[in-house]
Amino acid sequence: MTLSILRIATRKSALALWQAEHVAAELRAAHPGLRVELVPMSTRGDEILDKPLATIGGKGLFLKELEVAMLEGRADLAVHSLKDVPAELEPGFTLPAILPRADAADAFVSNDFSDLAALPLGAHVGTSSLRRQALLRAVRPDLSLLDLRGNVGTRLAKLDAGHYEAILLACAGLERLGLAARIRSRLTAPDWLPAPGQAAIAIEARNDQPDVLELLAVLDDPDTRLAVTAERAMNHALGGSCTVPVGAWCTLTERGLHLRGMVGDVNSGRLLLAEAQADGDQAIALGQQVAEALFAQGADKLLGR
Ligand SMILES: NCc1[nH]cc(CCC(=O)O)c1CC(=O)O
Repeated sequence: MTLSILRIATRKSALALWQAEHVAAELRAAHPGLRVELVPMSTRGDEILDKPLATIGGKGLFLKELEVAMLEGRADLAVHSLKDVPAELEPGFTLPAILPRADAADAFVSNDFSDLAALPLGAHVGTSSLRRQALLRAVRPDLSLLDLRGNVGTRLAKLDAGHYEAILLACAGLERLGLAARIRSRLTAPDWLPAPGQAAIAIEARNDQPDVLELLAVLDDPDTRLAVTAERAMNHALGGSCTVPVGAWCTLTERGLHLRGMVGDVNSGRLLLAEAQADGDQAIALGQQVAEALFAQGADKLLGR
Protein backbone atom coordinates (compact mmCIF):
# COMPACT_ATOMS: atom_id res chain seq x y z
CA MET A 1 0.00 0.00 0.00
CA THR A 2 1.34 3.43 -0.85
CA LEU A 3 0.62 6.29 1.51
CA SER A 4 -1.66 9.02 0.17
CA ILE A 5 -1.46 11.54 3.04
CA LEU A 6 1.13 12.79 5.53
CA ARG A 7 0.08 14.80 8.59
CA ILE A 8 2.69 17.12 10.09
CA ALA A 9 2.55 17.84 13.82
CA THR A 10 3.80 21.36 14.49
CA ARG A 11 3.88 24.01 17.17
CA LYS A 12 1.74 27.07 16.50
CA SER A 13 4.33 29.84 16.63
CA ALA A 14 4.86 31.76 13.40
CA LEU A 15 8.35 30.27 13.04
CA ALA A 16 7.18 26.69 13.67
CA LEU A 17 4.33 27.11 11.19
CA TRP A 18 6.70 28.56 8.57
CA GLN A 19 9.03 25.59 9.02
CA ALA A 20 6.20 23.06 8.84
CA GLU A 21 4.78 24.75 5.71
CA HIS A 22 8.26 24.69 4.19
CA VAL A 23 8.56 20.95 4.81
CA ALA A 24 5.04 20.41 3.47
CA ALA A 25 5.91 22.25 0.25
CA GLU A 26 9.13 20.25 -0.16
CA LEU A 27 7.26 16.98 0.39
CA ARG A 28 4.56 17.90 -2.14
CA ALA A 29 7.26 18.81 -4.68
CA ALA A 30 9.15 15.56 -4.07
CA HIS A 31 6.03 13.38 -4.17
CA PRO A 32 3.45 14.69 -6.66
CA GLY A 33 -0.04 13.52 -5.71
CA LEU A 34 0.78 13.16 -2.02
CA ARG A 35 -1.53 15.09 0.32
CA VAL A 36 0.32 16.89 3.10
CA GLU A 37 -1.52 18.59 5.97
CA LEU A 38 -0.50 20.45 9.12
CA VAL A 39 -1.71 19.49 12.59
CA PRO A 40 -0.88 22.53 14.77
CA MET A 41 -0.65 22.07 18.57
CA SER A 42 0.68 23.70 21.72
CA THR A 43 3.61 22.37 23.80
CA ARG A 44 4.74 22.91 27.39
CA GLY A 45 7.64 25.03 26.12
CA ASP A 46 5.11 27.36 24.48
CA GLU A 47 2.76 27.55 27.46
CA ILE A 48 5.22 28.33 30.26
CA LEU A 49 6.35 31.81 29.24
CA ASP A 50 7.10 33.40 32.60
CA LYS A 51 10.26 31.40 33.38
CA PRO A 52 13.64 31.05 31.66
CA LEU A 53 13.73 27.76 29.75
CA ALA A 54 16.77 26.66 31.74
CA THR A 55 14.73 26.64 34.97
CA ILE A 56 11.65 24.81 33.68
CA GLY A 57 13.70 21.64 33.34
CA GLY A 58 13.10 18.54 31.31
CA LYS A 59 14.60 18.01 27.91
CA GLY A 60 12.49 18.23 24.79
CA LEU A 61 10.05 20.79 26.18
CA PHE A 62 8.94 21.60 22.67
CA LEU A 63 8.68 17.97 21.51
CA LYS A 64 6.56 15.94 23.91
CA GLU A 65 3.06 16.82 22.68
CA LEU A 66 4.11 16.35 19.06
CA GLU A 67 5.52 12.90 19.88
CA VAL A 68 2.31 11.91 21.66
CA ALA A 69 0.36 12.91 18.54
CA MET A 70 2.57 10.60 16.45
CA LEU A 71 2.22 7.73 18.95
CA GLU A 72 -1.57 8.12 18.94
CA GLY A 73 -1.67 8.15 15.14
CA ARG A 74 -2.90 11.77 14.87
CA ALA A 75 0.24 12.76 12.95
CA ASP A 76 2.90 11.00 10.88
CA LEU A 77 5.82 13.35 11.38
CA ALA A 78 6.86 16.40 13.35
CA VAL A 79 8.96 19.34 12.23
CA HIS A 80 11.40 20.92 14.69
CA SER A 81 14.19 23.44 14.90
CA LEU A 82 17.06 21.01 15.41
CA LYS A 83 18.53 23.11 18.19
CA ASP A 84 15.40 22.42 20.27
CA VAL A 85 15.77 18.65 19.77
CA PRO A 86 17.60 16.90 22.66
CA ALA A 87 20.80 15.06 21.71
CA GLU A 88 19.06 11.82 22.64
CA LEU A 89 15.60 11.21 21.18
CA GLU A 90 12.79 9.42 22.98
CA PRO A 91 12.86 5.66 22.25
CA GLY A 92 10.90 4.76 19.12
CA PHE A 93 11.68 7.99 17.28
CA THR A 94 14.22 8.90 14.64
CA LEU A 95 15.22 11.89 12.49
CA PRO A 96 14.78 10.63 8.90
CA ALA A 97 15.64 14.02 7.40
CA ILE A 98 17.70 17.05 8.34
CA LEU A 99 17.19 19.89 5.86
CA PRO A 100 19.99 22.07 4.43
CA ARG A 101 21.18 24.48 7.05
CA ALA A 102 20.30 28.19 6.83
CA ASP A 103 22.29 31.08 8.34
CA ALA A 104 23.55 29.74 11.69
CA ALA A 105 24.73 33.09 13.04
CA ASP A 106 23.11 34.89 15.95
CA ALA A 107 21.63 38.29 15.19
CA PHE A 108 22.27 41.52 17.06
CA VAL A 109 18.93 43.33 16.96
CA SER A 110 18.55 46.92 18.13
CA ASN A 111 16.70 50.06 17.11
CA ASP A 112 19.49 52.45 18.13
CA PHE A 113 22.80 50.62 17.90
CA SER A 114 24.55 48.89 15.03
CA ASP A 115 26.52 46.23 16.89
CA LEU A 116 27.65 45.00 20.30
CA ALA A 117 30.64 47.34 20.40
CA ALA A 118 28.39 50.37 19.86
CA LEU A 119 26.25 49.69 22.95
CA PRO A 120 26.74 52.18 25.79
CA LEU A 121 28.27 51.04 29.07
CA GLY A 122 25.81 48.99 31.12
CA ALA A 123 23.23 48.72 28.34
CA HIS A 124 20.37 46.25 28.81
CA VAL A 125 20.46 43.24 26.52
CA GLY A 126 17.68 40.67 26.41
CA THR A 127 18.30 36.96 25.94
CA SER A 128 17.34 33.90 27.95
CA SER A 129 19.88 31.66 26.24
CA LEU A 130 22.69 30.74 28.64
CA ARG A 131 25.04 30.37 25.68
CA ARG A 132 24.29 33.90 24.48
CA GLN A 133 24.55 35.24 28.04
CA ALA A 134 27.98 33.62 28.56
CA LEU A 135 29.26 34.96 25.23
CA LEU A 136 27.94 38.44 26.03
CA ARG A 137 29.63 38.33 29.46
CA ALA A 138 32.91 37.37 27.79
CA VAL A 139 32.81 40.16 25.21
CA ARG A 140 31.09 42.92 27.22
CA PRO A 141 31.22 42.24 30.98
CA ASP A 142 29.62 45.65 31.67
CA LEU A 143 26.27 44.82 30.05
CA SER A 144 23.14 44.19 32.07
CA LEU A 145 21.65 40.89 30.90
CA LEU A 146 17.89 40.45 31.15
CA ASP A 147 15.65 37.46 30.53
CA LEU A 148 13.63 37.45 27.34
CA ARG A 149 11.32 34.61 26.41
CA GLY A 150 8.45 34.11 24.00
CA ASN A 151 8.35 33.60 20.29
CA VAL A 152 10.28 35.79 17.86
CA GLY A 153 7.44 38.31 17.43
CA THR A 154 6.97 38.71 21.18
CA ARG A 155 10.68 39.29 21.69
CA LEU A 156 10.84 41.95 18.99
CA ALA A 157 7.78 43.67 20.48
CA LYS A 158 9.52 43.81 23.89
CA LEU A 159 12.58 45.36 22.26
CA ASP A 160 10.42 47.92 20.46
CA ALA A 161 8.61 48.72 23.72
CA GLY A 162 11.94 49.94 25.06
CA HIS A 163 12.71 47.24 27.64
CA TYR A 164 16.18 46.65 26.16
CA GLU A 165 18.79 48.51 24.13
CA ALA A 166 19.34 45.30 22.16
CA ILE A 167 18.32 41.65 21.99
CA LEU A 168 19.91 38.59 20.43
CA LEU A 169 18.01 36.17 18.20
CA ALA A 170 18.89 33.52 15.63
CA CYS A 171 19.39 34.93 12.12
CA ALA A 172 17.69 31.86 10.64
CA GLY A 173 14.43 32.50 12.46
CA LEU A 174 14.34 36.18 11.47
CA GLU A 175 15.15 35.38 7.85
CA ARG A 176 12.45 32.69 7.64
CA LEU A 177 9.86 35.13 8.97
CA GLY A 178 10.81 37.82 6.46
CA LEU A 179 12.37 39.90 9.25
CA ALA A 180 15.98 39.95 7.99
CA ALA A 181 15.82 43.77 7.96
CA ARG A 182 15.85 43.65 11.80
CA ILE A 183 19.36 42.13 11.80
CA ARG A 184 21.78 45.00 12.58
CA SER A 185 24.85 42.76 12.65
CA ARG A 186 25.70 39.08 12.67
CA LEU A 187 27.59 37.32 15.46
CA THR A 188 29.67 34.62 13.77
CA ALA A 189 32.20 31.85 14.29
CA PRO A 190 35.00 31.45 15.21
CA ASP A 191 34.55 34.04 17.96
CA TRP A 192 30.83 33.58 18.50
CA LEU A 193 29.49 30.02 18.29
CA PRO A 194 25.87 29.07 17.57
CA ALA A 195 23.93 26.44 19.49
CA PRO A 196 24.48 22.85 18.35
CA GLY A 197 22.21 22.31 15.34
CA GLN A 198 21.17 25.96 15.05
CA ALA A 199 19.53 26.90 11.72
CA ALA A 200 18.83 23.30 10.70
CA ILE A 201 15.26 22.01 10.45
CA ALA A 202 14.75 18.38 11.50
CA ILE A 203 11.95 15.98 10.69
CA GLU A 204 11.07 13.50 13.42
CA ALA A 205 9.04 10.32 12.87
CA ARG A 206 8.35 6.95 14.45
CA ASN A 207 11.03 4.43 13.57
CA ASP A 208 8.43 1.67 13.08
CA GLN A 209 6.83 3.34 10.02
CA PRO A 210 9.05 2.41 7.06
CA ASP A 211 6.63 3.78 4.43
CA VAL A 212 6.64 7.18 6.11
CA LEU A 213 10.42 7.17 6.65
CA GLU A 214 11.00 6.43 2.98
CA LEU A 215 8.91 9.42 1.87
CA LEU A 216 10.74 11.72 4.31
CA ALA A 217 14.31 10.57 3.60
CA VAL A 218 14.41 12.38 0.24
CA LEU A 219 14.56 15.72 2.09
CA ASP A 220 17.76 14.81 3.96
CA ASP A 221 20.87 16.89 3.31
CA PRO A 222 23.89 14.63 4.02
CA ASP A 223 26.37 17.49 4.51
CA THR A 224 24.17 19.24 7.06
CA ARG A 225 23.57 15.91 8.81
CA LEU A 226 27.31 15.30 9.13
CA ALA A 227 27.99 18.72 10.62
CA VAL A 228 25.14 18.66 13.11
CA THR A 229 25.91 15.05 14.06
CA ALA A 230 29.36 16.17 15.26
CA GLU A 231 27.88 19.19 17.10
CA ARG A 232 25.17 17.12 18.77
CA ALA A 233 27.62 14.35 19.72
CA MET A 234 29.73 16.99 21.48
CA ASN A 235 26.68 18.37 23.28
CA HIS A 236 25.59 14.87 24.27
CA ALA A 237 29.06 13.98 25.62
CA LEU A 238 28.93 17.18 27.68
CA GLY A 239 25.58 16.03 29.07
CA GLY A 240 23.97 18.97 27.34
CA SER A 241 20.52 20.03 26.34
CA CYS A 242 19.35 23.36 25.00
CA THR A 243 19.63 24.71 28.54
CA VAL A 244 23.40 24.78 29.05
CA PRO A 245 25.92 27.39 27.89
CA VAL A 246 27.31 25.28 25.04
CA GLY A 247 28.18 26.39 21.54
CA ALA A 248 29.35 24.32 18.57
CA TRP A 249 30.14 24.91 14.94
CA CYS A 250 31.17 22.20 12.50
CA THR A 251 32.22 22.89 8.92
CA LEU A 252 33.12 20.58 6.04
CA THR A 253 36.55 21.23 4.55
CA GLU A 254 38.53 19.41 1.83
CA ARG A 255 40.16 17.49 4.66
CA GLY A 256 36.91 16.45 6.31
CA LEU A 257 35.08 17.82 9.33
CA HIS A 258 36.25 20.67 11.49
CA LEU A 259 34.49 21.14 14.84
CA ARG A 260 34.90 24.04 17.24
CA GLY A 261 33.20 23.79 20.62
CA MET A 262 32.63 26.07 23.57
CA VAL A 263 31.46 25.84 27.16
CA GLY A 264 30.82 29.14 28.89
CA ASP A 265 30.15 30.42 32.38
CA VAL A 266 27.26 32.84 32.60
CA ASN A 267 28.50 34.46 35.81
CA SER A 268 32.16 35.03 35.02
CA GLY A 269 32.07 35.14 31.24
CA ARG A 270 34.85 32.59 31.19
CA LEU A 271 34.84 30.60 27.94
CA LEU A 272 36.47 27.24 27.31
CA LEU A 273 37.23 26.56 23.64
CA ALA A 274 38.47 23.49 21.81
CA GLU A 275 38.64 22.34 18.23
CA ALA A 276 39.62 19.29 16.19
CA GLN A 277 39.37 17.77 12.72
CA ALA A 278 38.37 14.31 11.52
CA ASP A 279 37.37 12.39 8.43
CA GLY A 280 33.77 12.65 7.29
CA ASP A 281 32.85 9.23 8.67
CA GLN A 282 34.03 10.15 12.18
CA ALA A 283 31.46 12.80 13.11
CA ILE A 284 30.46 11.24 16.43
CA ALA A 285 34.04 10.50 17.49
CA LEU A 286 34.96 14.09 16.60
CA GLY A 287 32.20 15.45 18.81
CA GLN A 288 33.34 13.23 21.68
CA GLN A 289 36.96 14.29 21.17
CA VAL A 290 36.14 17.99 21.41
CA ALA A 291 33.98 17.32 24.48
CA GLU A 292 36.93 15.49 26.10
CA ALA A 293 39.20 18.45 25.36
CA LEU A 294 36.64 20.76 27.03
CA PHE A 295 36.40 18.45 30.06
CA ALA A 296 40.21 18.50 30.26
CA GLN A 297 39.96 22.29 30.67
CA GLY A 298 37.40 22.00 33.47
CA ALA A 299 34.09 22.03 31.59
CA ASP A 300 32.49 19.86 34.26
CA LYS A 301 32.77 22.70 36.77
CA LEU A 302 31.16 25.23 34.43
CA LEU A 303 28.37 22.78 33.61
CA GLY A 304 27.70 22.38 37.32
CA ARG A 305 28.58 18.73 37.74
N1 LIG B 1 14.75 28.34 21.02
C1 LIG B 1 13.88 29.00 20.08
C2 LIG B 1 14.40 28.85 18.69
N2 LIG B 1 14.59 27.64 18.15
C3 LIG B 1 15.11 27.82 16.89
C4 LIG B 1 15.20 29.18 16.65
C5 LIG B 1 15.73 29.80 15.42
C6 LIG B 1 15.77 28.95 14.17
C7 LIG B 1 16.85 27.92 14.13
O1 LIG B 1 17.85 27.93 14.87
O2 LIG B 1 16.71 27.01 13.28
C8 LIG B 1 14.74 29.85 17.78
C9 LIG B 1 14.61 31.30 17.99
C10 LIG B 1 15.91 32.00 18.33
O3 LIG B 1 16.82 31.41 18.93
O4 LIG B 1 16.01 33.21 18.03
